[in-house]
Amino acid sequence: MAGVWVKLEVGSDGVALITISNPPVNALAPAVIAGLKEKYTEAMNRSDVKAIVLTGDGGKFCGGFDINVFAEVHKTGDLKLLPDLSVELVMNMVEDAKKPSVAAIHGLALGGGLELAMGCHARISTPEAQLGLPELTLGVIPGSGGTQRLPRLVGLPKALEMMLMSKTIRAKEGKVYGLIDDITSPDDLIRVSRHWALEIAERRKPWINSLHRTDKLGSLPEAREMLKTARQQAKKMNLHMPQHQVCLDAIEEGILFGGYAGVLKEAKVFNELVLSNTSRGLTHVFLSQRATSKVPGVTDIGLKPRPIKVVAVIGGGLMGSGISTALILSGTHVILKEIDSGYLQKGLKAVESNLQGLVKKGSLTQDKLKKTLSLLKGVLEYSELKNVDMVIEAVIEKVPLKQSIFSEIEKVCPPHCILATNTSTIDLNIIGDKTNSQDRIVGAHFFSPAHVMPLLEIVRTEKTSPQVILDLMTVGKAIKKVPVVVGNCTGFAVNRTFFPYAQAAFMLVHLGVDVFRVDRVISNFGMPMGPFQLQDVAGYGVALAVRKIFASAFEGRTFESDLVDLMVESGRNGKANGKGYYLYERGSKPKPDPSVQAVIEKSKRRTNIMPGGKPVNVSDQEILEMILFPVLNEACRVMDEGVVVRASDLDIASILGMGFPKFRGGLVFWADTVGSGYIYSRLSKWSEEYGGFFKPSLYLEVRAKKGLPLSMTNLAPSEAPRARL
Ligand SMILES: C[C@H](O)CC(=O)SCCNC(=O)CCNC(=O)[C@H](O)C(C)(C)COP(=O)(O)OP(=O)(O)OC[C@H]1O[C@@H](n2cnc3c(N)ncnc32)[C@H](O)[C@@H]1OP(=O)(O)O
Repeated sequence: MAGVWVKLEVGSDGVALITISNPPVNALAPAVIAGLKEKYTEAMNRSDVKAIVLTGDGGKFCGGFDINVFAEVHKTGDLKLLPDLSVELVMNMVEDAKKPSVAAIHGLALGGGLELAMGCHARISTPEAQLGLPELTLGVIPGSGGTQRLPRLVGLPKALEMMLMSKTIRAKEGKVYGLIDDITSPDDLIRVSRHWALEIAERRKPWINSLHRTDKLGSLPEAREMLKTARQQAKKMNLHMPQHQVCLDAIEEGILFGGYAGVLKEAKVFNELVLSNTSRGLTHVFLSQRATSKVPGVTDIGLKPRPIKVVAVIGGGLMGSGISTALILSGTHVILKEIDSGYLQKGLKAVESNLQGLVKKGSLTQDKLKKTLSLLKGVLEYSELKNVDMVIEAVIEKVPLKQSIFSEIEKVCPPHCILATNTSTIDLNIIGDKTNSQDRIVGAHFFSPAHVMPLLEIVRTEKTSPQVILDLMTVGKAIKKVPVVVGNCTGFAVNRTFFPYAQAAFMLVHLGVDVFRVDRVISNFGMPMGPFQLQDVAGYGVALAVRKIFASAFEGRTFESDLVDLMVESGRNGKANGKGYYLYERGSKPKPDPSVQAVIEKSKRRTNIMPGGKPVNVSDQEILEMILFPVLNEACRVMDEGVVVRASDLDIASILGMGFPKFRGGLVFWADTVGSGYIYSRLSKWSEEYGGFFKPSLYLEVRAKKGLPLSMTNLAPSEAPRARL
């Protein structure tokens, strides 16, 4: 019986089984919490109940507090929407009750789910259950006593690791550390848990209230030292986010003044954090990432994904080898096709070295590497592709070459085979122009390195069939990517939106701003690195290849600089040859190279755009805005043209494809914290000073003038008199 309910069943043994149901993860929605309170009251009042076993329906214990309620609080600012889980339920009704509770855990116990289980007097688990307190990933801290009970159950070092790094553990590890009391098979879970509950009630097993324990906390000086080190590490790793330090504050309070004081402090700071920008941003990201799997006209029309067992990858270069790596890692057979044995060997070796990299990092065993590699086969002839379910073409960005490959694969591959291209810029209709298979042509745009980067842009044309899109989404998920379905245009969603990013950085340098200052400002904002270091790392080839494509597609709003050409002329290839804007030496951090100034000066003389020949005087804030607002402006056009299904898809794509800071909620979400009016006014001013590159789009102008958010993609006709709807 699916649905939202809490059930109480009393057995002849005198154990009340309380089961919660709220598919798919039994999240603690307000109705579930109310149901739990009601059933606990009933269990306490009934004379035939000696003990309680608490469990979840559908093979899962509980995935934590209902995250949708956080979103509701963010929308309304109303903290009263948060029910009192911590004191009223976990502490008063469960832990301090006169009858003992045992948590019967299967599937998962995360966040509030694990906190509820820790309020019980014992925890019995199936071996596979995932246990953790991942609240910090949502910008909050454990808010139902987790900051107090976890250290008391597993000791401070393990608790700090699990909370600060949002690390989940399996039941076996949980048992070693004392979080789990016994492990049993799923079939025996309820029986064993009932037995434990009765044993506790009859005092044959200890009746333990975790909050009152101190035996695992260590001495005060030890705890202080550990918290101090944790604070320093958290500060270094989470510069922009408050929740790590706040979590440590709550833990410290409990160590100094006892578990109850800790619970009260935790509740207070939890409520403050829920309203923080970080929590707003991270909650938005959690829900938006899940929303990407809902594509109208694709996932809501009753289609079932077809099995994709064998995939051919054409081209064994950087992208092709990365894509092959990702596919074989998830158990898919891959046929890698190259043009001659030299290239083929290189491609196969590249896949192997990608896997070796994972072995070095400890995420793959040597044995698994062998098994994984056995799924890869190299071929030189198209005739070898006659039994594949999908082809992913990943050759260089040349239209005639891609067109001839698509004609070949159309001839040889079976009629159900999906014909995908990994192009990052070329129009899919042009690639498939010489075929009669437009309905099965689709873009599978991976980001480099393809076996590491999480984003997969799935590009559809007006003709791509929903079945093909659904199949590719399913493959994307199987290889642990986040697929985002986008429309067909130059650069698709991510490269199109971010083309002004590098160009604005060039413009600032040509206006006299220091390259390293630009990079500093951008990385201080939270991007993994600045635009110039990014060019060094990505290689200048990409920048040179796409420059012309963008200039012709986005005429009148591009900025042309020959700086990259001059860099290459002067023997700089970026990280590839150790010399770019920065110097790269093995084992040390990139160092700014002062000698690059000569190259920059030469390029600046050629464009000669500094007003009055003098460098412009700009603040760090202006640098940030002059780089990111043109990106937002292009994002507006992307939304206006319907390239993305919803604004939040662009948030996810910007985070996963470009490293836009997650805690800011993604590009458009961040823009709406800044305000459309302000963005419009700045771009208008710069467009007067510096030209069309900054000219605000109509989509932005309409929203700015009405004071509406940029994420509002569909406006009523009366609100959008001149913009497209
Ligand atoms: C007071 C407390 O301290 C505060 C809290 O408890 S905050 C919440 C703490 N819990 C978490 O952070 C867990 C969040 N959830 C997850 O990490 C993952 O969803 C999971 C590991 C449970 C399952 O992952 P996976 O199997 O890949 O499925 P996933 O697509 O993520 O989730 C399935 C559905 O459950 C929903 N869901 C998962 N956890 C949820 C939660 N805590 N609240 C509401 N919905 C949740 C997802 O939104 C998704 O919905 P959809 O079907 O409409 O898209």
